[in-house]
Amino acid sequence: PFQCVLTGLWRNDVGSRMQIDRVNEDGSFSGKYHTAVSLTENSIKPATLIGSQQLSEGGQPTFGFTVNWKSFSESTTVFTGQCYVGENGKEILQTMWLLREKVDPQNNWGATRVGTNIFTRTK
Ligand SMILES: O=C(CCCC[C@@H]1SC[C@@H]2NC(=O)N[C@@H]21)Nc1ccc([N+](=O)[O-])cc1
Repeated sequence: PFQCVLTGLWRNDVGSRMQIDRVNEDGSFSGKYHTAVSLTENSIKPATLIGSQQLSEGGQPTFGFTVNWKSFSESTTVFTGQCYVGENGKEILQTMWLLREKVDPQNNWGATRVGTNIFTRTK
């Protein structure tokens, strides 16, 4: 059905906002990610996201997307997760992410953080 097509505006549990422009026939999409939090003092700027979602019949699709942060210490986040439709008919995105910062080889061991985020649609 039309639910869990990711086009639209989303907000997560740390207050970040994500705008997904359009989901193409092959499930690919792009948009903008406005993070509410960062690990650097640099001013936060919106970043481009690109990803793809399953469009199979069964609904409640899995998806993934990548955000390359600009103007932060050079870093990249990859999100992966699934869209669920609750009893109240509301969609939520359960996601986990890996945040990789650019480091010298000797610091490679500690350069990747992991976490979770839940997204809901904003009006
Ligand atoms: O700060 C950054 C870039 C912004 C990351 C925001 C993350 S993405 C996963 C989580 N969900 C969100 O909505 N927002 C957070 N990069 C950065 C800066 C400095 C360092 N550092 O270690 O100095 C590492 C990464």
